[in-house]
Amino acid sequence: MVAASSAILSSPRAGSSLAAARVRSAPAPSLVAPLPCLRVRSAVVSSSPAAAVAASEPVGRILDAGSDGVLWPKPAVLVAEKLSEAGLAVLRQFADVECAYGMTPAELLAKVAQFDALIVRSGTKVTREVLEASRGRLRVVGRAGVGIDNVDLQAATEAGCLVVNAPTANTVAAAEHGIALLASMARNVSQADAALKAGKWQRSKYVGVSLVGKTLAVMGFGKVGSEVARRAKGLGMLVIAHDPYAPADRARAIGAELVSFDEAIGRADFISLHMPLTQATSKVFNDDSFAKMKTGVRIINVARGGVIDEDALVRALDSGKVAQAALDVFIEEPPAKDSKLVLHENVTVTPHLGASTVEAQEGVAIEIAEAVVGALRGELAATAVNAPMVPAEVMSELAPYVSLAEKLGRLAVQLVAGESGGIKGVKVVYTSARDPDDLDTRLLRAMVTKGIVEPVSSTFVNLVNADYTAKQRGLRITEERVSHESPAAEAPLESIQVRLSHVQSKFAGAISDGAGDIVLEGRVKYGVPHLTVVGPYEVDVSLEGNLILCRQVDQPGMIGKVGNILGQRNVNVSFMSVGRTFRGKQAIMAIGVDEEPDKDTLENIGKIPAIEEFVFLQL
Ligand SMILES: NC(=O)C1=CN([C@@H]2O[C@H](COP(=O)(O)OP(=O)(O)OC[C@H]3O[C@@H](n4cnc5c(N)ncnc54)[C@H](O)[C@@H]3O)[C@@H](O)[C@H]2O)C=CC1
Ligand SMILES: O=C(O)C(=O)COP(=O)(O)O
Repeated sequence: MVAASSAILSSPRAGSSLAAARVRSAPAPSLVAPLPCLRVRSAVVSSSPAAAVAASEPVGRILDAGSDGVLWPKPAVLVAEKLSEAGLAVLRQFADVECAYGMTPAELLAKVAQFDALIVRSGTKVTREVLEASRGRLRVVGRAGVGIDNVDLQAATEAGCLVVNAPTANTVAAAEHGIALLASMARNVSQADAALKAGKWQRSKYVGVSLVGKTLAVMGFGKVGSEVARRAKGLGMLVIAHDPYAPADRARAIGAELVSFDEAIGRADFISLHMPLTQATSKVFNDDSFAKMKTGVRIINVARGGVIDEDALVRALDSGKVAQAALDVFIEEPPAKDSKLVLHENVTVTPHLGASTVEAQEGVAIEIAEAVVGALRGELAATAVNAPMVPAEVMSELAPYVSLAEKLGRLAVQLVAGESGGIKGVKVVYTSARDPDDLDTRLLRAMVTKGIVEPVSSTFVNLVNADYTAKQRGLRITEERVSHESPAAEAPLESIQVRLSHVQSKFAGAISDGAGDIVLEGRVKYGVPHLTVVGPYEVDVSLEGNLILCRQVDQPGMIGKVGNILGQRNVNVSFMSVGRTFRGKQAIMAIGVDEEPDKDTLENIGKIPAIEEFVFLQL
């Protein structure tokens, strides 16, 4: 990977210069740029409109990828609930791992700021408070399982904290547990077992009901629901299902009929719940829905306690409307010792054991450990819950453009004059030979946002929170794709243009002629981002190090004069490019410099008579 493209993705160590950090190579293109806390506030112009916002100290630890691809210092991972040894082994190869099982919420709050990643199961609530207590250090929450209703996704997104889960490894275990509850409930296994152990031989009391030929309604025809349906078919049951989002052909392939909610609950002898807990499904099984069911219906819940109104279920059990229930999950876990529901004689309970098989726990542990390690490295896990997924091959192709997009944003915001009253509209124009469907610009848009927002605020921006951050700050980002007639072009993009509309610039040369926008455009050349347009001027300067833009009257000797001043002060010029409108009229000089010139040096450049204006910009 080229040095320039790794710049936005690996992070400088504390105290190192940005330029020094830029040449470090990252092991692989990072999708969430960067999960390590990249803070560049110290390197920005102080006269930017919102610079005053950027007052607080950086938070989070600086992590950097060495040439071996291992992050330094090692990230710290807190495992808050029992995770199988196989997953811990994956984590330990990469991170310092602390297992602190059974913490109280207060203990978690006190500890969380020392960790880059937190791994939980269903027993830990990752609230807004937890994310705030991490003070920006927590970059990944890994949920070793499916349900993420215990994680405040909105708060995580706002904090730029990626949430990943392990959605597939416990599917079969949960389905098997559903079937186990179905069969044991129908045959009163747990009640008869308890009675016999208490010395009671009660054969007539525990006569059960048969499954064969009965109708099972599977509510939520996703991974677990469809596996339950498949198994129930094998038991000779008639399976109907309700799921507003499930494809009918998948249901047909298993031999299940997709029907409406009312029809499903109205026709069923057994109802098995497999939908996630969301606002829409919360207490969807309530007095009204129980009233629509057949008298003597039996209910199994291996999904989430919250989809049932538990008080209503007790009433339905007492009245005989619901003959039996088998429950693995509860609104409050563990439920109160005197819970009427748990103690009800027609209810079979297990303590949230759906995913608890040796095999499933090993599977989820490995799945989540790999996702967390990948995310800490800056890759976007395929199981990201609160970020768009960008396939690895797309990312590696876009990597230099990702860098270009951020740098254009970063330069553009530094050109805004203090009295502009804030940036309102940002337009990003992509010129590409690709079909629009083949060009995923979410990452590029996120990086333009990062470039614009980070230099002038204390906000850490990545792919997770870029759109949210833009919205919060009233930044309206629009995108336009311009097709470039070059069918043979292999590059995904020809150029990226960033326009800030209706702002004043501290460098009038950056304002385009027509619309009065600040306009910057760039291209990737040999894998390196270049600035190619400033306002109406064409330039060509590699976007490395810092940049001086000067506008002057086009005349001989200007390059020498500026070069001399910089040379005398030991400031190394890396690139220089001059663009002009017409001979003898105005021109601009774009000068790449490795070091930051001191104030006097810049003032001396400004004193050259033909120079009309100049600006120093940091990348
Ligand atoms: N008890 C346990 O230990 C376990 C519980 N679970 C829970 O089981 C549930 C299902 O998990 P998966 O099948 O892996 O998830 P999934 O995402 O594959 O399936 C959920 C299905 O519910 C459907 N759905 C969403 N809203 C619905 C609604 N209003 N009505 C009907 N269907 C709706 C979705 O379209 C989707 O097809 C989740 O709540 C999960 O947390 C999963 C594993 C273990
Ligand atoms: O994966 C799920 O959604 C589960 O409910 C499993 O929960 P657990 O990891 O066993 O606490």
